Amino acid sequence: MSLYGVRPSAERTIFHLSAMLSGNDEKIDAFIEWIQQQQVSTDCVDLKFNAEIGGNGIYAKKDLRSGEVLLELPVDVLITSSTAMDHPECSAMIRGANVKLSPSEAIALLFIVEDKKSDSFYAPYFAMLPRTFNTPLFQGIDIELNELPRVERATWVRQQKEITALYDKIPKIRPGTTKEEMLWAWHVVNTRCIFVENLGVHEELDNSEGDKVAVIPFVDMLNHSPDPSCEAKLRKAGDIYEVVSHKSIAEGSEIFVTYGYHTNVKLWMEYGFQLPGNLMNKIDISLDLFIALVQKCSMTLHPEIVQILNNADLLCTIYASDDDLSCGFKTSIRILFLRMQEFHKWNRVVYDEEVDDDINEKISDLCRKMIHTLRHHLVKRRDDVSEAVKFAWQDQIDILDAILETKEHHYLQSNCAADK
Ligand SMILES: C[S@@+](CC[C@H](N)C(=O)[O-])C[C@H]1O[C@@H](n2cnc3c(N)ncnc32)[C@H](O)[C@@H]1O
Repeated sequence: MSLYGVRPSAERTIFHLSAMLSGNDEKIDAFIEWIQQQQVSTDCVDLKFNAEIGGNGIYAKKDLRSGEVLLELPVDVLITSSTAMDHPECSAMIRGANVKLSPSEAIALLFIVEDKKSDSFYAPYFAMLPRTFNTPLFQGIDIELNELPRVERATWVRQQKEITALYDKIPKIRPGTTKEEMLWAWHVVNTRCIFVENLGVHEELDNSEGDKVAVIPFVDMLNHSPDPSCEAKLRKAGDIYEVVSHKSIAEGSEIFVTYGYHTNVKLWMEYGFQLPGNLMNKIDISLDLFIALVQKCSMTLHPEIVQILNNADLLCTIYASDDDLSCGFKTSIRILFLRMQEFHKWNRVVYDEEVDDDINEKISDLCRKMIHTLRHHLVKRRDDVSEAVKFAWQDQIDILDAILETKEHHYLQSNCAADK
């Protein structure tokens, strides 16, 4: 695990776990009874506390085969914007207001309104929902945008935009709603929603970004793995939402779904956790960064080479799952060694022609120099940013170290000792 992970302290973890565990079994029993009343069979699955994750998860009740239907939920169990529009109180607020909510804001409003009622139809489900989240937004961590890797910034910008809009709109619709209630509801929707196609459209809502968000009780208790064992989807006829295994699952083991192929920074911002050794971590190398690295390695670039790099538009992203630089990265480096007479037929030279030994040697030499230059740059970024986001840069350094370790263990030892 990275030295720079944002793990909670031992005391906080124990406090958090005991708070989570108090009455958890009774809450699970009440929830299972409630979900069964909604015509959902629990023959294949159990709901249990996962101490490692610090929350609940879904487990196999028996050995399950690949392709088996684990859960079937009638569509009216889904909490969507239609649920909010069919809810007399929410619907009256939404229709009577002069601001338009987005579908996910309407769902958040429903959670705020129903959470207050002890006799809510949803009470057994709401009792299962977390009250706190480990996301930077919930924890009030003030992230400077330029301290995040470039590709991760959009998530933070989107979240700021969404929460600001919610803080602005909800009190106009439901005066007296506190920021804490809105922050909680936004997190419930954001950490638990699933994208479902073809949900109904409501004129009273702002559908400019579509309406595809649903919170699905029970399905939303599946934890994330990049190597999931099931898939959740709406059945073709549109009447049933189902969870189907796509590998065999042994009795007693946890069933995982994937929330997407996310880096740790994205998982942290969206869901409040990170995966040790996450193979989805990546270093995104834009053309500007690629060129800056080449120049730092004392190579002058002919303007036409820059143009060719632009035209080739190759993806130079390096993933934690790679044990070498990507094909796009290596091809971009090959372009740097084109001779002037080859410029007009660069495509053929780069993709079809054999590379002679001399150029091959130059390419690997430059690759090695660029990795080390990039590593120095990432170490500097890591050391310059605030504590909360250091892990983002360390994750990237770890990717390069893994490549260097497989490729040239000795070179790494002599050159990188100073950065440790
Ligand atoms: C959709 S809910 C899953 C059910 C949740 N564990 C619960 O108790 O309700 C998503 C939340 O579960 C937790 N979670 C999911 N997968 C995780 C994982 N692999 N490691 C740690 N926490 C995870 C995170 O807190 C996340 O925000």
